[in-house]
Amino acid sequence: MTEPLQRKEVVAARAIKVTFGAVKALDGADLVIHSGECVGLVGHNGAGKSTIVNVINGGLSPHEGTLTYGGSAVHGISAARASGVRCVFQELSLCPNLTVNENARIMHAELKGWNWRSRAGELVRGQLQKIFPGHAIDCDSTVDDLSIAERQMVEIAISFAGLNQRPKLVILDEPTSSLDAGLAAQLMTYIRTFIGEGGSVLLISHILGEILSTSDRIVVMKDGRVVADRAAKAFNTHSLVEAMGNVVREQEFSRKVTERTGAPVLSMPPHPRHGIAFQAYRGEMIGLAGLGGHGQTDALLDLYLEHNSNWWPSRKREIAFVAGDRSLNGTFPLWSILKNLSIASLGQLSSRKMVSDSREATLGSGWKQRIEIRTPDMQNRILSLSGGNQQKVLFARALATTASTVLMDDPMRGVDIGTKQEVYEILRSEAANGRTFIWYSTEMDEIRLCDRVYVFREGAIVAELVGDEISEKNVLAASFSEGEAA
Ligand SMILES: Nc1ncnc2c1ncn2[C@@H]1O[C@H](COP(=O)(O)OP(=O)(O)OP(=O)(O)O)[C@@H](O)[C@H]1O
Repeated sequence: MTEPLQRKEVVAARAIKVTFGAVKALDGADLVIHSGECVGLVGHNGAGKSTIVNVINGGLSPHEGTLTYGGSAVHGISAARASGVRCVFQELSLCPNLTVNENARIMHAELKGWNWRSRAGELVRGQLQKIFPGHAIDCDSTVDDLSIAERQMVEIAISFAGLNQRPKLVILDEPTSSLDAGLAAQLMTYIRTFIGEGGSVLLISHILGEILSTSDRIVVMKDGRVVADRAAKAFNTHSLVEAMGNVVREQEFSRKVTERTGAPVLSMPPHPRHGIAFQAYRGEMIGLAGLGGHGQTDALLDLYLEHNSNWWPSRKREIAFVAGDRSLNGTFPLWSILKNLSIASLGQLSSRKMVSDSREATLGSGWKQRIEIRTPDMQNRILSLSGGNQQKVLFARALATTASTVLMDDPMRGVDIGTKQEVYEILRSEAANGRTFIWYSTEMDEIRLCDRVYVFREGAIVAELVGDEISEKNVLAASFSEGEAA
């Protein structure tokens, strides 16, 4: 890894304070990034990572502190961009009704004049190919028609692309949250190439493995402050988790092989052309694995619709769903945190057709405490929460229901390591009490927690792994056809 000491300062944020009402999002945070280094930024949900990104990106003026780019104090998004700063936001910011090329035009004002569309196409295609070789994204497609992973890939490519000026610093706020392991590895490799060419990257992630393997230096934030700033090689997973203020817990789940008695609670026939059928029994935790976009989300939606197609709402909910695309299918942006949480449980919270405010408040405060939703008031709007805390609310919404089956579409994206550990324990104990979980995850560590795993390829289930057969090697082997793997 490169040694950052004698390199030039690209951006320096010092003693930054930002408050939102009573919340001190940044409370005197310092962050300096040099040329030719990848800085990993970690911290619990709500620690202030996205807020400091917004400050560096010029989108948010700090209430106190100084900010310089290459040693000069300038202000605002245009000035930050002119200084070579680019940002890939956690909540992706492409315009959904425009094509990939048109989005590139918005981000790269230089793409003007005759024939700009084909030049935009060349720029994005070329950059996508550099970062994600072998990708199959059509740059003439409307963004709305792309999967969440493809949108994330496009936004990353547009940010790294340089027409007249190469970016100096690219900020990646949870860039792999929707990418499968293969795409995430391609991105990490490209980051090291970009750093080798003198560029800088600020990498924010809750996946500590990629922070440790890709960063030169790691900065840890806690409650709006920087609490550690050291060379990456000075950390390991254990010390990083501790620096974030979490207790390191060993995951010692004894995976169980559930006796399949009685009828399955959910089932799905095999794909018409190939593959095997899906079945889930009471109390099982079933993982859906394979490369992203190979039919896992569609399978979850089919299962959900099949068991929830009655237009007449019933008091007793049998199946709950944690959406993967939070902003598209998960949150009600104009509603409070509490309403977002309680919406799936109104039947159990009401009597005589009226929702009881006190029962709703009790439900909210219970879950706020149980998975640490960081807010001063559950009546605040959901968008006042950090991304990871919004995700926790969606999780709580499903778990708070009486549904006997919970379908989860990669639900832990953006959730910090401490909360993940809590949630894994909740899932385990709920499964032991008879709840069934069907869990699509892009993280192998989560797939390993399941009792049984179905591997998807090209829309079909191509393998079933049980107990000790659940390993990265077996999942990867099943994810590629024999021809591809050769
Ligand atoms: N627009 C806003 N209005 C009110 N509070 C906000 C707003 N934006 C952020 N906050 C609060 O500021 C704090 C820091 O949020 P921030 O998004 O920076 O956290 P984060 O470290 O990026 O978290 P995550 O890992 O969940 O993305 C949180 O308590 C959040 O609720």
